[in-house]
Amino acid sequence: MSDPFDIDPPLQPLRTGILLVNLGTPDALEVGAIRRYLREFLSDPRVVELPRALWLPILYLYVLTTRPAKVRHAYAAVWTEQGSPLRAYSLQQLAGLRAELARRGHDLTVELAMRYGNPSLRSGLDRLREQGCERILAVPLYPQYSASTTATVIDEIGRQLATFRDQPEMRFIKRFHVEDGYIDALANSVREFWQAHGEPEKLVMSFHGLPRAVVEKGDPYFRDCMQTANQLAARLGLPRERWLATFQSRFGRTPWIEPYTEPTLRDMARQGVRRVDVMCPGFVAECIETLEEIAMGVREAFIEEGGEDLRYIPALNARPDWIGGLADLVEKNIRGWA
Ligand SMILES: C=CC1=C(C)c2cc3[nH]c(cc4nc(cc5[nH]c(cc1n2)c(C)c5CCC(=O)O)C(CCC(=O)O)=C4C)c(C)c3C=C
Ligand SMILES: [Fe+2]
Ligand SMILES: [Fe+2]
Repeated sequence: MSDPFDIDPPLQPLRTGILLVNLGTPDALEVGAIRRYLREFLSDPRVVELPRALWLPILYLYVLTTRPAKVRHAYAAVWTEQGSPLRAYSLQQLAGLRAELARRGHDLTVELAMRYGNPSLRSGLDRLREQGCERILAVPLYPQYSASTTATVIDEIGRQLATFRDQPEMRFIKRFHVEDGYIDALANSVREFWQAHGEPEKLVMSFHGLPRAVVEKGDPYFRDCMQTANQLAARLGLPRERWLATFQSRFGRTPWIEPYTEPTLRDMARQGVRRVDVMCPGFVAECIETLEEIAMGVREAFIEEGGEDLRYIPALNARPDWIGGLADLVEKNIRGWA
């Protein structure tokens, strides 16, 4: 700490830090680590909006005693040498963004944090503070806004800052669901895939689901997803009958937003569709929801119903055009700062 009573304090340019934030994922491929992760994630009232007195007994007595062992198999199917895919790809994005911003001549500090698990939001804010950042742009890596993802990142940053005496200035990116850098990178990824492997009959854009009741109460997530889907289809020049948007990863028994991904693909196969491609534009980094649920599970379901092939188009991960799009987004949002 500099001398708080210095009577001739030096004027220094204020340093800007960028905090990339994703959901988080278990630290290890072990039931205990998966349980710790699910406990933190599913205890968040922004994620499960049921009254605590009702939800916590279900969470502790049922979900946390049965689900960790079940999803361990899903994680085992996609685990990498760098750990969980979500962490591995997020670290690649961090390295890519640092390099790209430096290449563009910016002197910025870039760190990665996870809303649940590690590296924690607290550790990310501490690392930025230790490096002298007086200004922080938080970039939740969710293209579409939802209270269950984006808002809870902002909430938690606020709770952490409540313990800082000398707080940094903060800016937050709310969404980037129709930003050119994002839509263009998605469109390029599809075009490249089709150039290499040929075009399917239909393209399915599968987004993470959300309880229907949450959208009815005003969460703009469904609308954001549809805007992304429409923009991407337009950018690809796809006629309306060649694409559809669906929702995956339903959790629990209440109705979620529809159409559901797996039942829709089963229906399509039964109705005679032979070749479909599925992409997950809402996930900028590969994770169990894309690699295990879609590329493995939903693919098997489609083939079981008579489909010939379901190909999964990879997430943006560390594609150079996407890292460029992310750098554009950062530049746009630090204007006036650095
Ligand atoms: C229980 C309610 C859940 C809501 C609401 C929800 C919203 C939501 N989630 C994502 C992104 C991801 N979710 C991931 C995994 C995951 N999601 C839930 C539950 C809800 N998600 C659970 C219980 C899990 C863990 C796996 C499982 O037990 O099935 C992941 C991947 C994490 C990983 O480690 O790979 C992502 C990413 C969004 C975008 C979203 C709302 C729009
Ligand atoms: Fe989720
Ligand atoms: Fe899932």
